[in-house]
Parts: sequence; structure tokens; C-alpha cells
Amino acid sequence: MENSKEMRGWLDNLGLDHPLVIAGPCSAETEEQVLKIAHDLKDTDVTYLRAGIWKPRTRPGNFEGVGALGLKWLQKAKEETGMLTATEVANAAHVKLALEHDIDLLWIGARSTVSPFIVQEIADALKGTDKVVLVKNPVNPDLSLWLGGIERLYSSDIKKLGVIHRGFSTYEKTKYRNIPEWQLAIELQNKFPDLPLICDPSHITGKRDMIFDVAQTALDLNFDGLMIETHNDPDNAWSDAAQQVTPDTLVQIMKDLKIRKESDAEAEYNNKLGMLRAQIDIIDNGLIDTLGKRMKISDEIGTLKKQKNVAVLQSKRWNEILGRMILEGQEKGLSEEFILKMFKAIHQESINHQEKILKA
Ligand SMILES: C=C(O[C@@H]1C=C(C(=O)O)C=C[C@H]1O)C(=O)O
Repeated sequence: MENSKEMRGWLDNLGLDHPLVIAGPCSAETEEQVLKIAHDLKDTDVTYLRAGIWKPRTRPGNFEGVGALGLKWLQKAKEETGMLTATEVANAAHVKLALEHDIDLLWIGARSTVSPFIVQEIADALKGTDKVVLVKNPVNPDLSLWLGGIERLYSSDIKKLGVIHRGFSTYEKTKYRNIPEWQLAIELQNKFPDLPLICDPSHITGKRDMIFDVAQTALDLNFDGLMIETHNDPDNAWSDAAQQVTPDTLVQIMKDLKIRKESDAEAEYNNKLGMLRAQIDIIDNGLIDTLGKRMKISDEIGTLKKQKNVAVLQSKRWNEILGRMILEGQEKGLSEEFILKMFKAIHQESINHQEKILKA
């Protein structure tokens, strides 16, 4: 698959002067709820009203969506407000029903993107239609699997495409519900600059108070739009209550976000600088995180040393590390002087940590 301007035709045709916004409840719950949210979002920057109709849940027994009935509510919301509609589909039957109810945009969820069989089934069911299809990243951080999903659709003649970055699953607990591997999205953008890239900060964060920050990072990294779960009564939502915001909060978020436009040379410079700095910020956070983890391990070694009455400084081990890191540094274009300075500082901090434990 080659990059093609055709992929973003649907987005350009909307003629927006701001990032695309897709908003609405995690799940359609009742007709009143869908219509209320639609009316609240009608005169905002929101273009597509989203609502989950069939909810893929991690474990059985949770609310699994209202089913086809909810599609009628979305259709009614479109009639009453003129908003376009969007929902998730996970098999051919869903696609058929969504088409019958004139849903404008369909997305393939993270759990479906992992399965080439499901993506192919959806692609086949969509053949010959002109719907916009967005592919969420697979749950695991695998760029080729994500791209494979897009390619399947593209080769089935679905040309109105886009991707949604909703973060990735990790075994380790982090502050995110799904960790945003931004480098992966950046790589995807480099390969396919005309493939619309949407960020879903609701699923990345899992918490409404972190949404703004992640949305700003996405815009700093040149994302084309945002999908944000919005509910009239988030705390009592039937699914994903903690990550939904009210329509008022959504409007405030949109107002506070800094949107970088490429209009003249100066703006282009600032835009590029902003994007590069956002990348550096992500890497710096990673460095601190890694150093914190290294010190925790050093603490554990300190505890062992205390039990066995062993000295903190282990020169042989330390010299081995230094020698290896100087060589690795050379390969990455880092000077010996820098590596020495940096690792001496790290070693000192590690010794301080262990000293504290041995003296306790
Ligand atoms: C962590 C240890 O203790 C000290 C700290 C080291 C480090 O931070 O890499 C290495 C050797 C020791 O001087 C260890 O003994 O492995």
C-alpha cells in the first residue's frame, strides 16, 4: 500500500478549520440519553456523534450494549441535529445493520484489529459502499498488524480511511489505561502522511482529568483529530464512567487546546519545533521512568548486601558496566566523555540509595 491523498479526501471535504472531533457516549443507553447528548453537542466543533452499540467487554457479565435498537436512536439524532453518526462494528452482521441505519463512519475496535479474519469479514461486508472506516490500533503495539488492517480495507476498495490511536495494553500497571506508544503513531504518520490520524485520549487515559493533556500531546504531534467519550451524566454511565466527560467539559477542552496551524513560514517553524519538543518531552519522561526503575533494583541489591554484610562499591562490576556503556554509546554517536559523566552520576545515585539502606 502506498500513501495516497485519496485516503484523506473525506476529511478535507469537511473543510474544518480545527481538528476533527468525534464525540458521544461510550455506549448508547437510552433514546433520551442519545438525543440529549446529540443536542448538547450540536452547535460545537463536534462533527460526528459516536455511540457504542455493541460493546466488546473484557469479561462477560458487564453491559454489552443495547444492540441494533441503538442504531435507530443514532438515526433519529442525525435527523434532529444534522450531525453525522459513528459506531464500532465487529462483524459482518454489525456492518449490515449499520449500513441499514445510514451510519456515516464505522470504526474497527482494538480487539478486532488484532484479527485479520474479522477485518477481512468487515472489509467484505463494506465492499461497494463509500463509508468512512477508521481502524483503531491493535491492543498490542504492532505497527504491521495495524497497517495490515488498513491494507485489507484499502485493497477491498475502501478508500475513505483513517486510524485511531487508543493506546496499547501493558502487563505492567502504568498511569494510563492503555499506554500511548507515541513513537508508533509517529512512524505510521511518516509512512502514510495522508492517512488521517485520530487520537482517542479517553481510552488512553481511562481517567477524565488526564484527557486534556493527552489530547494536547496528540495535537502537538500533528494528529488530525480527537475521539472523546462524552456523556450527559458520566458518573452514572453504564460503561467506562471514569473516562467520560460532559458536553460542557468537552467544549472547554476544545477551547483550551492549542491548535498548531501550518499557514506561513513562521507558523511552520513553530509547528515543527512544537512537534519535535513534544517528542523530546516523551523521551525525557521515559528517561526518568527508566532511571527510577534502575534505582529500585539497586535498592533491592542494597537489601541483599545488608543481609550478607557485603560492601556497597563493587569495582569489578562497575568497570564492566562502564566499558560496555562506552562501546554502546559510541554506536549511538555519544561521546566517551558524556557517557563517563552520565554513568558516574548514575552510579553515585545508586551508591547513595544503597548506603541509605545499609545504614538504616
Ligand atoms: C548495584 C550494585 O551496586 C553498586 C552500584 C552499581 C550500579 O549502580 O550499577 C554497580 C556496582 C556497585 O558499585 C551492584 O553491586 O551491582
